[in-house]
Order: sequence, then structure tokens, then C-alpha cells
Amino acid sequence: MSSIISVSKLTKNYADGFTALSNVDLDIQQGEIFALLGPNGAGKTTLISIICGIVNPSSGSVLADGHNVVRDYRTARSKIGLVPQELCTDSFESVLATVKFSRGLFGKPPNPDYIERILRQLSLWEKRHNRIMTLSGGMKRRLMIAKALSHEPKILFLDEPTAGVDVELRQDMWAMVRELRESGVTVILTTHYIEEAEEMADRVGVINRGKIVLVEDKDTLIKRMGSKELLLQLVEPLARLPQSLTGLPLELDASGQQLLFRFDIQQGETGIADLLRKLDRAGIEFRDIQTRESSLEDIFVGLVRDAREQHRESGQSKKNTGEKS
Ligand SMILES: Nc1ncnc2c1ncn2[C@@H]1O[C@H](COP(=O)(O)OP(=O)(O)OP(=O)(O)O)[C@@H](O)[C@H]1O
Repeated sequence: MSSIISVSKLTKNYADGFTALSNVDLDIQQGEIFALLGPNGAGKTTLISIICGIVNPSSGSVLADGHNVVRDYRTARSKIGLVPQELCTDSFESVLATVKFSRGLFGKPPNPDYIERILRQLSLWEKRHNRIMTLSGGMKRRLMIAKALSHEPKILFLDEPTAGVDVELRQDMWAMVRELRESGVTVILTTHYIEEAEEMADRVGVINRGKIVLVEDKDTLIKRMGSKELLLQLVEPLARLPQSLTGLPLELDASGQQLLFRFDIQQGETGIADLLRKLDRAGIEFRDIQTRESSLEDIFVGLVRDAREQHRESGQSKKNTGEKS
């Protein structure tokens, strides 16, 4: 698969001096659903806004379908559809008129067949003559997607597509996004719902304090979710793992007093019996044993916390050296 969006060394310093993005590298593959996760203020909207040409980067570059979003703005922007968080439409217009108008803004010639196809796909065709103010909340959200797709973009950004939406409508949205992917559109969504990323995404990226801290295949993350940890408190601390235990998914913590063994609960054979035999043979005794399950939520929270601590530490060391943070 090739990259349809390529973000390279992207930094954004706002006018007040705040650095919202710092040296971000990210590649989105053609035809995937990519979920961008991050806590409030992490930089998700800033990143999307730069890719969509709404905000100027301070340094670095973004290519959308091979076109530089600053130097070749019009062509790059025509490849992208953006569904913002807020519903913003003229409520007196009809559904059909507003979608046609959006297409016209990109200088595309009329294509009634295409407009009909997307309105049918989004279950809005029957409502095409309705004024927007008469639509339900769910229909208005679908209309925002129809507007974003009106100029036949290859890439669709969905900013918090299901924020404040009920469970049923959320599932409809998920089904629809999958259909869009089937039709060849690359979808990038931001979300606060880990469950949503889990349900929909092919890959997941985590952003925190303007830095990408993880990009990973969702199935790999799911596997991690299915993994459990076994913690063994040792009677005597170890300086290092003995040779007979290397090659196992086993880690010795910095104090040398705790062993962490990771295993997959979905596998019939966990490897615990083998581990215990090997510990016994190596003469390693433990006084306590605990199991712990890690979820995607844990992984996410852990990543964000680690990044926060690193940030604090680097701020501290800069203070110590008198450097500005
Ligand atoms: N125009 C601006 N001037 C100064 N700082 C800004 C500006 N826009 C955003 N910021 C700051 O940049 C940081 C990132 O904001 P951004 O909106 O990109 O985050 P986000 O991840 O989308 O957050 P949320 O999930 O809350 O929407 C925040 O600390 C925000 O206050």
C-alpha cells in the first residue's frame, strides 16, 4: 500500500509562542481507516487543520495524494473532504441544494448521478428536498458527510464523528464509514472513544502534547489487549536474568526484585507452567504472584502518562541548565 498522506517533520508554533505540534512524522496508507487518538489539547485539530490547508505549518511539509498542501493548496485540498465537529450549514437550504453548492465551491462540474449516489448511500435521498432545519441530528451529521464527499475526494477526515451521538446512531455511522472505505475512500477519524478506534480502525495513532507517541496496527493492539501479565515478587533480587530464562517474554524490573511475564490468554498454551519449571530449575524463589490484564485503554493512558512525565523531566532538566522550555 502507498501513502496517500505524508506528514514530515511538521511543527506548529502558534502566534502566542505555544508549540502545538512538534516534529510530527506520519504516513496514512491509501484505503485505510486511521484513528487518531489523543487527550484534549493534544494537537489533533491542529494537525488536521494543517493537512486541510486551514492552518499554516511553522516548518515541515505535508503531501496529500502527492501534492504539497501549502505550495499546491488548491489541488491538495480538492483531494480532501473534511467533516468538522460542529454542524455548520444554512438551515433554510434544501439537502440537495447544499450538497450541490459544496461541490461547486471546488469548481467541479455538476454530476447529478454522483450526488444521487452519495445521498442514497447516506440514506438522505428521500429527504433531498427537505430543508436542513427539518432533519434529525443524525441526518444532519450524514449531511455534513455528504457535503464533504460532494467533490469526490479520495481522503475523508471525520473530526469526532460520534461525539454526543446515541449508541444506535453511532453504529450506523460505523457501518457507513466502512462502506466508504469499501468504495475506496481513505478515512482518518479523531475520537475520544477508544472503543470506536477499536471497532473501526485499521491502524491507530496516538498524539500527546503535539507529538506522535504511537502508530500501530489495530490487530496488534487487540492482541496486546488480550495479553495478560504475570508479576512475580522474588525472594532474592537478581542482578540479571539467567541464561536459561532468556528467550521467554520475561522482563526483570530495575530493582531486580520483580519479574514480569507476558502471555496471551487467547492461546491454549500460556507458557506459565514452563516458566515455573524453569524458575524452579534455576533456583529462583518468589514470595508472591499476581496477574494483571492490560487493555487498549491502559495502553493509551500509560502512553499519555509516560509522555507527560518525560515532558516534565525535560522541563526540569532545561530549568536546571537555564534553558527555556
Ligand atoms: N490559535 C491558537 N493559538 C494558540 N494556541 C492554540 C491555538 N489553537 C490551538 N491552540 C492550542 O494548541 C493545543 C492543541 O490544540 P488542538 O485544538 O489542536 O488540540 P486537540 O487535540 O484537537 O484538542 P481537543 O480534543 O480538545 O479538540 C492546545 O493547547 C490549544 O490550546
